[in-house]
Amino acid sequence: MSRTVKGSPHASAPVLAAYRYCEAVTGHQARNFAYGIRLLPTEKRHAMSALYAFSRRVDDIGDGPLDPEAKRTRLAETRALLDRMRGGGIEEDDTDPVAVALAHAAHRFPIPLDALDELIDGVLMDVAGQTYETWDDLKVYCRCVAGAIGRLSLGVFGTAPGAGHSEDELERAPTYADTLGLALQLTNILRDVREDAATGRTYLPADDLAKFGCAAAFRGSTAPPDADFTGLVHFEVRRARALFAEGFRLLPLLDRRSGACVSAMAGIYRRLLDRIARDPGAVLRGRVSLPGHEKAYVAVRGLAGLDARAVERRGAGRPV
Ligand SMILES: CC(C)=CCC/C(C)=C/CC/C(C)=C/COP(=O)(O)OP(=O)(O)O
Repeated sequence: MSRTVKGSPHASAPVLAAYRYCEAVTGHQARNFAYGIRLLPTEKRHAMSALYAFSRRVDDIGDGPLDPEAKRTRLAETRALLDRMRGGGIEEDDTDPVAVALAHAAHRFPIPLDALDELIDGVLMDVAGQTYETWDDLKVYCRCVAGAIGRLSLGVFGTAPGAGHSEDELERAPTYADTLGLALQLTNILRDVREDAATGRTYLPADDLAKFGCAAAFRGSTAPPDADFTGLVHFEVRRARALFAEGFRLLPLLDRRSGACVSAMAGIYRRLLDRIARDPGAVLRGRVSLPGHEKAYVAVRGLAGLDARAVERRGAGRPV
């Protein structure tokens, strides 16, 4: 007889198998975020892997080969799955391991599942081919596809009261998590400007593009001839650095292992941003990435408590 997924602290064999599936997805696909997720204790690592696998699925629908109508249908099905999850209707022997794992994780941790609807809303903006006039417009999209992930992750991490933080500061934790998501997404947009242009997508705000003479669409690896592409990138880098600085205020509010996870996830992206700032043209030549040993180094520093705020302090006063 099949049983609905409940929040038993001793996960049953089917639930454990579902988590193993999500961990395999995370290990194979999360080229940057896996470094942080691995630093968590088992239960939180399982829950973050379930969140990653679900979010990956939503993202892959948006980026995949289906036509827009078929994408909308798949996204509506995914939303219906979330509704079923909220209603406690996922069975342990469901054929979808991601649903089983996430349903269990949502019983174990106060994960705000509604934020996954925001993620779907954001991917629907992509499917509609939306472009953004201003940073305020782009922020709405970034909140959906990345801020939401920050707030969902915080549900798993929890805050660590009792370390001298005021109630007010603890209440700001979801806002900091959201802001860190924006920092990561803006960095991701800068890194992927070439790939996105090749598929006809422009995320950077139209008024910023105009300000730096980049309003004509990028074509694959070229910016318009008289564009100040370097100026544009430096402008966005400054914006992203300010978001990182604000978002890193989350770190002292977390327990040590959760802080290490966030330090690694965000620290890797923060270094990616520094690379882009040093050589803006690199994003037009290919995908900027950190070597594996550097990602591992950032993760180890996070675990040692030498968190990403140190990068922030070193960065203060740096040009750009
Ligand atoms: C508090 C907290 C944890 C905040 C951070 C929230 C977070 C992880 C947002 C994700 C945003 C982002 C850039 C996703 C890209 O994923 P991808 O799989 O496409 O990335 P990749 O291309 O770099 O592998």
